Amino acid sequence: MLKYLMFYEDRGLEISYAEGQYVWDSNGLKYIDMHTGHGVAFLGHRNPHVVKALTEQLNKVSIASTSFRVRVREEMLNILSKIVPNSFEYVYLLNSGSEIVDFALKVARKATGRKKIVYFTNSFHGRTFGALSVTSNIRYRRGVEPLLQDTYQAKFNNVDELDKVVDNETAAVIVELIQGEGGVNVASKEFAKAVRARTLETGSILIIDEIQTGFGRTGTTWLFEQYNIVPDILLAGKAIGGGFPVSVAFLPHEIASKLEPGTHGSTYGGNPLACAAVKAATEVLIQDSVPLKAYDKGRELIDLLKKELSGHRIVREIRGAGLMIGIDLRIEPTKTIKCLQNNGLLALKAGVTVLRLLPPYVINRDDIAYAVNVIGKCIEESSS
Ligand SMILES: Cc1ncc(COP(=O)(O)O)c(C=O)c1O
Repeated sequence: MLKYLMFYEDRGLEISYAEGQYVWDSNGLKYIDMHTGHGVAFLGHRNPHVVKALTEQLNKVSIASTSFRVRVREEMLNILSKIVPNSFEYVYLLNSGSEIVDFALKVARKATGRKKIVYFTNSFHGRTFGALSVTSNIRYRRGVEPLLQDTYQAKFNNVDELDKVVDNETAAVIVELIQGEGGVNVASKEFAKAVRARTLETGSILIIDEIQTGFGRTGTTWLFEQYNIVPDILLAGKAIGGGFPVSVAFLPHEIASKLEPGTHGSTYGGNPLACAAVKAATEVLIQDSVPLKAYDKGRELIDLLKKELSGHRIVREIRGAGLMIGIDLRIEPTKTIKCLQNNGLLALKAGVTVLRLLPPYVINRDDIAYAVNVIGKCIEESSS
């Protein structure tokens, strides 16, 4: 019997059914899902509109290289153009977040003719060689180096350092405006503005990785909107496929025009199923005012959490935006996460001490009240 190679800890749970904001285990026990497969099921598990679109597409044409035109790709482009600024004229699809990060790094070097890439402390951009080269966590890098050359780590939220690190030889700066994996660390307005200003000054490409923050989760379609900046390359993943594995890069003409055939390619990238999923997910995003709902429900969740937990001896801070929330503890959160699971709530860890909540936008008032109650109880239990 083969064994699955495990890199994540086994949570001791077999999920046998999922719908909306809930999953059920093989014993029929129900859980509120704030793990959502690392944030993927933001539109709810098996979102009916996405499932319908995928089923219809499966029954029409499920695979065709991008050498061939398929109508669903055109339809996807049409609707995607409604959710990004006009400066983006091109879209490229791959299959995972790490792949689209690698692609963006390649594009930045190719388009600028420069080599240097700047990333930040506590960043997470994925685990392929390229993405790992701009991911700060030493634990993920150890034993597989050397990674990409000419990558430089700067301090997140440190404005003063930017002028020194980002220079006229910098091809790209890659940043998450809220660092997900790294601890739900929120970029300051000042820092984001300074990163944008310095990249413009030096002719470097600003890549904003919204694989976790984007597609409505943080209360606006894109988090960069809240900072009044626009990146040169925007990366999306996770939620944008409504559960289907797909990642998306948005690029302006100025960058796309510097790329030639053969610069990149992918067997699966941009396949009709992925296009159908992205199209349907975007329809849901627009028609159901997903960002607004994420904003309102996130406000309610964070307010109640603050009421329940503020001043608790092991709670350092509660932070985030919309439905991307981190509860920074004075302890490692594994025990708390286990307790939550035993009480019907799935959550995940971020950084070293942060309990991370990535609920779907379909979460309701009762779910929120239940979750806050259980979180309070489990934090109390973990602190004794
Ligand atoms: C901000 C960010 N970038 C990139 C990735 C990598 O995505 P994937 O796991 O789909 O390769 C992740 C995954 O957690 C992420 O949160």
